[in-house]
Amino acid sequence: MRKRVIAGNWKMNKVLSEANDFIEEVAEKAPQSEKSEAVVCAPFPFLPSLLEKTKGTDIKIGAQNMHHEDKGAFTGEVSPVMLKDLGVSHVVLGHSERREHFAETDESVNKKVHAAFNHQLTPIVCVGETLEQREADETKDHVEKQVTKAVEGLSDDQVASTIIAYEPIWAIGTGKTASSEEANEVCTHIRNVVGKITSQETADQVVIQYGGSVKPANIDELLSQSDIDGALVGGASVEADSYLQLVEAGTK
Ligand SMILES: O=C[C@H](O)COP(=O)(O)O
Repeated sequence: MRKRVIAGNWKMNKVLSEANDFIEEVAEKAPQSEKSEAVVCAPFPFLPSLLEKTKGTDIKIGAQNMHHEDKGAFTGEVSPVMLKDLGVSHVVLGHSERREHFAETDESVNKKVHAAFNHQLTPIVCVGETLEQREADETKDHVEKQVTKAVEGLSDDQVASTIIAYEPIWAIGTGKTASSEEANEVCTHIRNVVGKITSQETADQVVIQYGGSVKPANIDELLSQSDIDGALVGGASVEADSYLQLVEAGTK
């Protein structure tokens, strides 16, 4: 059975004192469950403190991006070696905001996915279509292309350990959620794509999250779907109270 993964993506929000207050409350109150894992993906400057404050808990700390090289002359970048050394477990890769504002491509995402596995980091790979692509009925082809390139060259075991986040761009931060059926249809397609590339056994192991205006009021419905194994949450993950409700939903 696949374990659910409820991941918060704070994006570029909070200052250190706010990050610390959040994690202290979450570390104290988050329910522990065999069924579900809670991850907080935070800005780089907060990672050491969040890792320190979650020691001895089941809460995992993730980054929101990284470079694919181990080290070198890449001013302003952060490497997988640095993240691993800190104790980070997850890294969000290819988020649509990085693709849009920082020119990330399917090729660069693939390099980063390999780098993550080279350093035992779990990649959360984001895919998803624009509104124009959805209206032109290109969603499935587009997502298939993104997934296929992201996992190119991975072993089946690595593919099985990759978390894929389906995030329709038109639903991110807009308050518009894909209906749970619409979201599930694409998540099922993603699982079939993975099955085609690898095997059904591998596809059955891949955790597929939905992301895009997920909140405590709609997460139960989304998680009730056959191929939605968790959520990647932006806005509703920033406040501890709301994040805790999302984590709680994952345990049901
Ligand atoms: O990574 C998270 C997604 O971009 C979703 O953001 P949102 O929950 O604010 O719509």
